[in-house]
Amino acid sequence: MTSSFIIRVPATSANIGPGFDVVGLSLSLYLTLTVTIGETSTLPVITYSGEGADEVPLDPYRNLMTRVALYVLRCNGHRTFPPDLSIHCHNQIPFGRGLGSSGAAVIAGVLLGDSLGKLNLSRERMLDYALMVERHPDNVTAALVGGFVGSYLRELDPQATEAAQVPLSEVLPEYPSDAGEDWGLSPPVPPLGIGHYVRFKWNSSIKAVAIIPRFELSTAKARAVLARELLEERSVPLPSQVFNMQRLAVLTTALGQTPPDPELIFEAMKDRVHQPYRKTLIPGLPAVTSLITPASHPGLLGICLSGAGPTILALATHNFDSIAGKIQEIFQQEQITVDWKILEVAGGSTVDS
Ligand SMILES: Nc1ncnc2c1ncn2[C@@H]1O[C@H](COP(=O)(O)OP(=O)(O)OP(=O)(O)O)[C@@H](O)[C@H]1O
Ligand SMILES: N[C@@H](CCO)C(=O)O
Repeated sequence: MTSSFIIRVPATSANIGPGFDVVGLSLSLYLTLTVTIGETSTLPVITYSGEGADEVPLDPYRNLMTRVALYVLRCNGHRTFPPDLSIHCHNQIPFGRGLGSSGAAVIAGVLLGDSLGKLNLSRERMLDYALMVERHPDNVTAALVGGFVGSYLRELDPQATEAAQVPLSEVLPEYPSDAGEDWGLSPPVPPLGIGHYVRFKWNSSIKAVAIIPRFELSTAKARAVLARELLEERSVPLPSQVFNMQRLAVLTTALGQTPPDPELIFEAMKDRVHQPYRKTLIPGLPAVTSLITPASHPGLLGICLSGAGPTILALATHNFDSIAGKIQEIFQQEQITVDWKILEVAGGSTVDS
């Protein structure tokens, strides 16, 4: 007899301007997994359709989502996947564009491990597992709980800090495909309560226009620019930090107010901590964030880089076509082709039978 269930995880946009590694917004593009148990095969069979189908590994020991599921299972006393498992993924979230595709895959993996192992993990515990893999909380938290979310990584005691910082290669090892079920060492179990979050109000008249360039930019590469410039030297100038904190404090309330105030939000979505350093990777970014304003395009509330880019996120209440058209025109001048979509703020991840 076969049984099946469906996991659905939304896309996310992190940062929203000044909230680097702090805020995330879930958006109405989805990674959907249809999981069936009872179709005879020894290894899980994975199939994909939609975004990334031509590049994603289908080997369950190489695929990010199933590797995360295996990590969760192994931390909870299950040596491997249950037999006779097949997973079909339909993916609407483009890879490496700043719309949280890896965060969605990580959350899908945690939910898959939880369901297959009948673990009944709480949302907080699920977040711990996700944070052992993707170590900035903004995308994974918004993908799990949905909405406009702020999060931080808790200060843990020294032992827990060490446990939460084990190399990623120990959390998600390269499983030798011929090693059967004997993979040696137990995986590092996450300490309790790595991250905390809160959901902010969101005015439902605000939509997110995602303008998506047709090139990929890996988060690792977009963070490496920052690492060189800032993170390793810990040299974010204090005035830039204050600039961002002032704006973030206002933004988290301003996006929930009725009616939304374009002047307040446009200024509150500016950033001096990450976007200036990423402009070398995204031609057109400075022009997009400076030439289009609520005065030139009524309905526009604010513009920022989505996550690590290259997608641009414009928040607006109306006039979506003309805002997207102008951003498309700026990218065209840089010989970059874009696609664009009007997205709603989504609910959190779901598992349904
Ligand atoms: N559904 C998926 N299944 C398996 N692997 C995935 C899936 N989605 C994304 N990935 C992996 O994650 C990589 C993209 O992650 P990356 O962090 O670079 O970008 P992103 O998450 O799309 O953008 P951002 O973090 O800026 O929002 C893909 O190249 C792929 O290896
Ligand atoms: N806060 C992260 C999000 C990546 O999706 C960054 O900007 O690098």
